[in-house]
Amino acid sequence: MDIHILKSSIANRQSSITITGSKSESNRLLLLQALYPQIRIENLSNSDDSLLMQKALTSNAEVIDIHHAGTAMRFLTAYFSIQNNQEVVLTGSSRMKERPIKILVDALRDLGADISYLENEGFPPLKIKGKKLSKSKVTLKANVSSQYISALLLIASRLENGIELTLDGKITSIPYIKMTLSLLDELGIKSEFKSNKISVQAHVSSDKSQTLVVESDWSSASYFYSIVALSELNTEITLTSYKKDSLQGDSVLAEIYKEFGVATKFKDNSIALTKSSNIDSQLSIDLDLSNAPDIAQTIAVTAFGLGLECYMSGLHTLKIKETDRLVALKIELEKLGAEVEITDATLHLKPSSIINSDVSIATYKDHRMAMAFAPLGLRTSLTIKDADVVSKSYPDFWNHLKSLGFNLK
Ligand SMILES: O=C(O)C1=C[C@@H](OP(=O)(O)O)[C@@H](O)[C@H](O)C1
Ligand SMILES: C=C(OP(=O)(O)O)C(=O)O
Repeated sequence: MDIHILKSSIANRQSSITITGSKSESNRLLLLQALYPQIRIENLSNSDDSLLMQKALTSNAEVIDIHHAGTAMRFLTAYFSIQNNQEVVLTGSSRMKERPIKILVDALRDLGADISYLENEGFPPLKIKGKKLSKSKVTLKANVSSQYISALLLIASRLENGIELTLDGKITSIPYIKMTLSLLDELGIKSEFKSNKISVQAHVSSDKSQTLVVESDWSSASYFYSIVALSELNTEITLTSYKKDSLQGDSVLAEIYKEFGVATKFKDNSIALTKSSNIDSQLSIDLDLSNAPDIAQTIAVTAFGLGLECYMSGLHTLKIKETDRLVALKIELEKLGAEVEITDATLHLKPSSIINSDVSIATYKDHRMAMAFAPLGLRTSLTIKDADVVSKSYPDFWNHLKSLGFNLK
């Protein structure tokens, strides 16, 4: 399904949108609930990835296909490694079979796990024979994906002696590791994170039921930051349910989008985003996004829509996500008239005042390509190819855009 966006404007200058729970928090809590069944979860994400995670954790199937869900692939690899007497094949989409998992598999094998590769060494699909893991100390590379580290931390409290990780290299996507440890803490599972060492203690659960409420998804909120940034002065969109002390690193959006003239007000359980000032076209944005890689596409497109120069670093993880996001951004932004230079970890968008119209944006099976480019519909008419990809993280996306007044065909 392609969606044509006719040049639109926000119909109501004061709109409200409810976004469901964070995909990252939901996928962690679902795994923890499988280990500690007394946990109750509220405001779960309705994303495909979280539904797949939920299904996989309750499945008796011999082959589990998690499609494009990277966190699910990594977290479930750790989970099934400790499911005594259960044997599963964990597989995914063709892209999933290109997303590396060796660092995690090696770490689990060092702890005693029985995992083998069914196709290419270092990549899914995996055959996992669950067993009791007796070791607790392991060293792994930390500069490729934090998901490997979170996967180990999530099962750690169910190992006999907990876990002691030594992290090698510059740690990437740190807020996601801290999110994992914070959720463990909410369940009473003790951990320590000091320089390049993380330890988690073994934990015996009580039977007392405990309810955890997932904060709504900040990565999904990024598209509304972009929409407000590209809107007329005083446009306001309220998003529910968010809080100031977020576990999600992408909440840095509130700071970053000040540069694009967007003010964030926290009130009760929501945030009001307001276009509070116009931007000087000479402005140049310079950001290190190693702590918030998922909002890089949104920011690049906002900067382009406003004609600004934008330099982003810390993007090394983008190459192994749903697609090579650096290459995809360069190709699609250049179709619209941008000039973009990329390296393996940076993107430089030159300032430009033209936006080509009626361009067809390819999405590369990447939800964030579709959602990042959609706000440009406030500046020009464009087509988003295969627009249903958004369901990976945000199935309500297009309906929410319609409710704002976007003219979608
Ligand atoms: O742990 C998580 O929930 C995630 C960690 C990040 O991955 P990397 O650590 O691979 O950057 C992020 O990009 C992904 O969308 C979700
Ligand atoms: C990278 C992402 O997800 P995952 O790695 O879980 O597929 C994402 O949602 O942008």
